[in-house]
Amino acid sequence: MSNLGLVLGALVVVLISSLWRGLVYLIWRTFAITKRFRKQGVGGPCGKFWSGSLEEIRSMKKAGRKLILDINSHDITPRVLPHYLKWMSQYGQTFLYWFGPHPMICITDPELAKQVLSNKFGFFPKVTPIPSILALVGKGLSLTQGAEWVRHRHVVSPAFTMDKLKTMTNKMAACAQSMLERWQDLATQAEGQREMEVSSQLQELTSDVISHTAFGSSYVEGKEVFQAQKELQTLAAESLLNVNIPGYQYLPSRRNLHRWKLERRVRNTLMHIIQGRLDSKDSSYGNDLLGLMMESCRSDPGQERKGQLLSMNEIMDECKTFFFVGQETTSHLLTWTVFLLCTNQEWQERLREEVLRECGTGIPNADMLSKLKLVTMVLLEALRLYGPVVMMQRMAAKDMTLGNLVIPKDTRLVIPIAIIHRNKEVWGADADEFNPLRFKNGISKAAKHPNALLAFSIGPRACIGQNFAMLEAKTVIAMILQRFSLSLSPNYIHAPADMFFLQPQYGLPILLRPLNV
Ligand code: HEM
Repeated sequence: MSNLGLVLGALVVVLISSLWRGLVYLIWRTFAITKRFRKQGVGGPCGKFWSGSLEEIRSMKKAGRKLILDINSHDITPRVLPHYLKWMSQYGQTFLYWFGPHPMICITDPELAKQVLSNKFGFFPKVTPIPSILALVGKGLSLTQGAEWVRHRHVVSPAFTMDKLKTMTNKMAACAQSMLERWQDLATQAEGQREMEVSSQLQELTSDVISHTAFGSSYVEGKEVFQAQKELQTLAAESLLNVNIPGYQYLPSRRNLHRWKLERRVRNTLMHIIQGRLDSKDSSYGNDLLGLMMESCRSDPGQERKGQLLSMNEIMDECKTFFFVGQETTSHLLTWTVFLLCTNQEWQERLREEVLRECGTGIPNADMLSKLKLVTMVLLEALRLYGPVVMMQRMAAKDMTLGNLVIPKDTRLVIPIAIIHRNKEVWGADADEFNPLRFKNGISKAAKHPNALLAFSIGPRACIGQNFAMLEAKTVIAMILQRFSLSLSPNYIHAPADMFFLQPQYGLPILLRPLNV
């Protein structure tokens, strides 16, 4: 036999033996982990080899998306988490299922969720992101871990202090004002009442706000990024329920080619925005988010910490993160709040009275907004019932004890926020109802557990933009209520869908009536 034949033969043997060992490992691991949980009294669906329960999840979610809810029903779980509802009724609150080759344990007890989320030693890190999510948000703050995350958070945090946020109110209000002027024109053309799909309007508005406040640009300038990210979001959402095959992302498939093209578009537009700052004649890059990141990229030997804190590539990734999460999340919070105000006219009136009392009819400032107690309560109730983030995931970095359970290393933990937010034992018998007054004594007193509201998460990885989002939402809601009366269009279909974030599947058409007509 020639040398080449020997080498090829050896390669084939190595390949077959690795495959065999991988197969044995997978089968043995599935069996061992399932047995370990069964012994602790945790059951769950068996699932299939390799794909686990993915097929069942897909078919239940598909059926869920066909459900149309009554507009007064706030229980979105049969649409967005139908598999959890089914398995909870079969196996109890805590159960094990397999997502492809990954064991997943569902945590619905707010105390256990708190222990996972507030672990300061990094023993419950985030799950390694799939390539399509990395393409969408980059390896920015939300996806980094350990020392890398500390470094990123250190650079980014100063852009979100309360003092900084207060100074952004003017910009937020200016963006809202220009959207509302367009609404006014449309209503005038329609001679009074006008039907309008409001969720896309609010998405454009929040894109404009994040562009102005964090990047010193505008929606128009960043439009290419937002549009490309929308397409990347669709690609990512489509691959969420697929088993990730390592290496597949490098193959020049049609899908990957399309993804690469979109990634290039995002990168080029961001580079253009960054270049604008580099070309500026000022000695500093400014103190908005982009400016702070770019300062941290300068190598300054005079500083206590020599060298760069963030590289240009890391800045690029942070830009992707903030462009995306900075607008998507808040726009959906605004959309659902408008929906709730349309379906609860008495609350709409109460809020308008409060806004006119505290802010008059002019542009509200940060001090005025801080007095809007009822508006805050309604926003919190919107976050409870229609929080944009439906669930979170973590994994066990080593064998961990959680309550009475031992969680084996590499098990993934799912925290289904939408289910925890509706637990009647935690929130009371009216958990499925819209009752903003539950927040009258603050978030920690609204439920039986002080950390039951998880819309922004808790612990060290809690949302860095939560105060920004709340300030923006208050500004926009106050300014809408000053100018318009809102009611639901008869064309609205109540179909909340988890398309990465919770949003109305068919948009939110409303009837808009200017108050001065
Ligand atoms: C209603 C609006 C928002 C909601 C409901 C929301 C929700 C969340 C949640 C639940 C997390 C934790 C995710 C996890 O641990 O898996 C998170 C993290 C994060 N959010 Fe938000 N968010 C909102 C607005 C914003 C805004 C406006 C920004 C930026 C301007 C932002 C930036 C981030 C970042 C960077 C992280 C990662 C933080 C870290 O890991 O250190 N979010 N958000």
